[in-house]
Amino acid sequence: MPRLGVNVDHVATVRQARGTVEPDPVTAAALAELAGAGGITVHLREDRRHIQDRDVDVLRQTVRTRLNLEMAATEEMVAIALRTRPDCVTLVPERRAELTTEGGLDVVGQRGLLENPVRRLREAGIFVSLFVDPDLAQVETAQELGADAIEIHTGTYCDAKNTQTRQSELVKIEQAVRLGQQLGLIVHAGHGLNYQNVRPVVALGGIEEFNIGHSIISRAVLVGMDQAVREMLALIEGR
Ligand SMILES: CC(=O)[C@@H](O)[C@H](O)COP(=O)(O)O
Ligand SMILES: NCC(=O)COP(=O)(O)O
Repeated sequence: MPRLGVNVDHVATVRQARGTVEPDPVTAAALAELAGAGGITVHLREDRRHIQDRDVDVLRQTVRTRLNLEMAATEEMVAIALRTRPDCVTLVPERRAELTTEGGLDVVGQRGLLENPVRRLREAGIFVSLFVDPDLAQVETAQELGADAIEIHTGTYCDAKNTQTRQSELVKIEQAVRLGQQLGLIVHAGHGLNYQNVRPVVALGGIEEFNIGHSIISRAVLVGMDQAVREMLALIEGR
């Protein structure tokens, strides 16, 4: 059975919009675990737009399943990972101007830059995953770099505007999953997955972890609205 890693970045996005203490991604993570999540994912961005360093520290102490820290392969982030020791580090590309991650890491082109961070994290006993596009050369190079796992970027599949493109992206994902398995890599997948598009990817088999954030947090806001309004009304109406 694949594991669901719930990404709680966007709980922090709402908190940072007001610069206050709520909603708390740590509380959201605990609730996700109680609901059956097999892991918690956070992306500590260099610009700290949502998740903060303290969130990672507290999550390290409170997460009971697996803490997956997504980060750029920079010296600053490697130092944070070596100090906080998440169960898994997923190295991802990062551009300051992007709204969200726009594609996989170019592990072929950036091999020289990635060797050192991957080696140091693994030597510290941290499981290392590389977030890559469903591209066979990227998968092969991830294995050559010594990564434990790959996370296949599903964003292009999720953004496909028509059935034909979606189907051809799904084929690419399947080929990347199969190659990853043949090379002995653990295979994760994520980005852009939602309640409408996840099942065909699950049906491919072989993916051990799905990391899903934006769609789960978006749905949680709506399915929790009824109770939140009723509780405030009860206070206003003196009940
Ligand atoms: C790497 C990835 O696919 C996502 O986790 C993404 O990095 C999330 O970052 P944002 O939450 O900032 O969109
Ligand atoms: N690595 C993908 C992730 O953590 C969540 O991505 P999204 O579901 O927020 O697009």
